[in-house]
Amino acid sequence: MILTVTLNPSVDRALEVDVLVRGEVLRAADSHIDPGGKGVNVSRALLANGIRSTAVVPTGGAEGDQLVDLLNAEGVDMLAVPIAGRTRSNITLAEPDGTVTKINEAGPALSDTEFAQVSKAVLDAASTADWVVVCGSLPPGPGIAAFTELCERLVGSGSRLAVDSSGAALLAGVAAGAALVKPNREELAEAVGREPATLGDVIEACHRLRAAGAGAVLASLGADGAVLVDADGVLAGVSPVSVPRSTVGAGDALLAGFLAAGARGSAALTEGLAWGAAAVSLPGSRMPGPADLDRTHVSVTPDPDPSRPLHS
Ligand SMILES: Nc1ncnc2c1ncn2[C@@H]1O[C@H](COP(=O)(O)OP(=O)(O)OP(=O)(O)O)[C@@H](O)[C@H]1O
Ligand SMILES: O=P(O)(O)OC[C@@]1(O)O[C@H](CO)[C@@H](O)[C@@H]1O
Repeated sequence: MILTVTLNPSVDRALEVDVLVRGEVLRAADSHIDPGGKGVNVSRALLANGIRSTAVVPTGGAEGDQLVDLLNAEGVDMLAVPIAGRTRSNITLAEPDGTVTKINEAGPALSDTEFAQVSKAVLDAASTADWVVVCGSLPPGPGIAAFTELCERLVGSGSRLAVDSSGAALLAGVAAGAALVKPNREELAEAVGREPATLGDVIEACHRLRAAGAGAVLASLGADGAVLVDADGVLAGVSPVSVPRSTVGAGDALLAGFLAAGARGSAALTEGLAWGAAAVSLPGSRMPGPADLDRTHVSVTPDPDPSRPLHS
């Protein structure tokens, strides 16, 4: 069982507009509502492919109830921890050429007591989990020290921890000794203080995160694919998508596919890239199922050319 933890989940509203014009009343051609947040999406992708997971989510207010209803409707197994604040709604404005504009709320503050209750739910369930996957932004309230303590307790009690977050939370996961971290290009740049221009820059940044404590680094690079640096070496891969529809949740699908396939080596990177590419081809934050996956366009290489420039 894979345990996902989304400390700041959301109800995701995607509105399809012909063209985004500031200052105008725009009429949506279509709209979708999905349960959201990065760990929630990892659970949804795993479920769509028949893999068991449990999603831990703090929930509150009418949107919290809606999130629980949406997760129940999809059949996602969850541990919902009640909180006083209102779960956030995040907005996606999607244009026909695949451009997405996202507006994410900060989310409800968690009190110390609420964070302790969420942590207890996570630590209790972690003992039977193959992976504990902590994803997304930190809500206001607990602060980085409390998050660091949760990561340290998970690693200390023998859990295999994966962290997909940004800024101080990503670095806290690295320092705690997470078995896996999944930064995207911007998160990697922020973590090492340098914008990567080539694959070699990405690989060097991944090595730095490993030296700082992470077991493996899966760096997602948008249309440039992904790089895996772990104890076995370096792998890089791409999976071209001819008509991108929505990149929202693509990183979550990549991570889910990588974990589903064993989180190691070329087969796992191939699977992650196939899931990521499939997510990009679907509207909103829809997660791909087996019928959406096409592994034939994925290519993975060991020891890739470090001078390859990044485009996306
Ligand atoms: N334009 C694209 N064309 C092909 N594949 C893409 C494209 N964008 C994303 N992908 C695939 O999805 C994966 C994840 O994308 P990205 O690096 O944008 O993740 P992310 O920023 O974490 O996304 P999110 O936070 O929305 O889940 C990439 O590694 C790649 O496999
Ligand atoms: O604000 P965060 O926590 O960084 O990201 C939240 C979010 O943008 O991530 C998911 C896509 O990866 C969406 O479902 C959700 O709205």
